[in-house]
Amino acid sequence: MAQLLDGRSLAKVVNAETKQRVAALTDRHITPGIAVIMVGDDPASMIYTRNKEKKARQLGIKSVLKHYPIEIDQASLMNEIAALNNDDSIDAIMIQKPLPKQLNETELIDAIDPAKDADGFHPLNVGKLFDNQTGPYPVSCTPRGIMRILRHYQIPLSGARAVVIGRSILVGKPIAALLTNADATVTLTNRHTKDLKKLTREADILVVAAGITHLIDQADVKPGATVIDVGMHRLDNGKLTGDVDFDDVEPVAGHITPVPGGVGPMTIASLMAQTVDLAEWRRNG
Ligand SMILES: Nc1nc2c(c(=O)[nH]1)N[C@@H](CN(C=O)c1ccc(C(=O)N[C@@H](CCC(=O)O)C(=O)O)cc1)CN2
Repeated sequence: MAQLLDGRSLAKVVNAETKQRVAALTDRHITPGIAVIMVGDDPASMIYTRNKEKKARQLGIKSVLKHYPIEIDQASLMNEIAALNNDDSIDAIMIQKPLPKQLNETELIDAIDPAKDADGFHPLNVGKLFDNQTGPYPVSCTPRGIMRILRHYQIPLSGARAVVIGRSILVGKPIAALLTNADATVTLTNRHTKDLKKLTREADILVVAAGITHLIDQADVKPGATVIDVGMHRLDNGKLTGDVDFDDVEPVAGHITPVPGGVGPMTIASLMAQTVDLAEWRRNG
């Protein structure tokens, strides 16, 4: 039976730390601020942005939601980003994914001041991560949360064989870089990877961010492995589940994240912590 990697409980610890750091900034008359740009009415994104606003308020972080209709044009968003870059009360800017197809996401992300890059998606920050620079610089919040989980539960990384499924800039690429920087031996896979399940069966650490419900079952997992499930899918019965068939895999894994209550809560906690990081870095000069 696996040990549960409880992201919900750990997120509470991270949020308590963040609240203390906000209080220390408030003593210096500084209120950290985050702006979230959201386009359209994707129901899941609406929930996530609302949860972010609520969490920010609880922690004493100023939160601004810039919500635009789905038909917004590129130029208007570029103007909004320029205004937020110049707004001294805003330390962190993020663009909620997914964006509608008519928008050039790369151009928008490149326009964010790298010092206000809440998601760590700006190429300057991605470059620093892949160069394993000492920092400080922001990194994508889900991978940041995963690394905190691995550290908290003392999962050995140096020399471990890690397999990452999915190569997005949101999860796959940055978690592969972070694990590589921690001296794991990382295989980053994608939908064209041949014999994927042969690779997963050799993994000491398996990170699944494929977006495919129950892609991974017991036969795909090395006994004792650490399994991190980044997927999130709503079943017909209304329940949430992941890319990993939890009930099937849990008896053989060494450690496993649940869905819900694993990686998800750590994403928002990491975003709040990163907002305070950005405020400290920018305002300490
Ligand atoms: N610009 C970004 N866009 C998106 C990101 C991101 O990090 N940056 N991540 C996801 C969405 N996301 C945050 O934005 C997110 C998703 C899920 C959760 C979460 O807490 N999930 C809960 C379940 C929630 C539910 O009941 O519906 C859990 O897993 O326990 C937090 C944040 C895509 N877009």
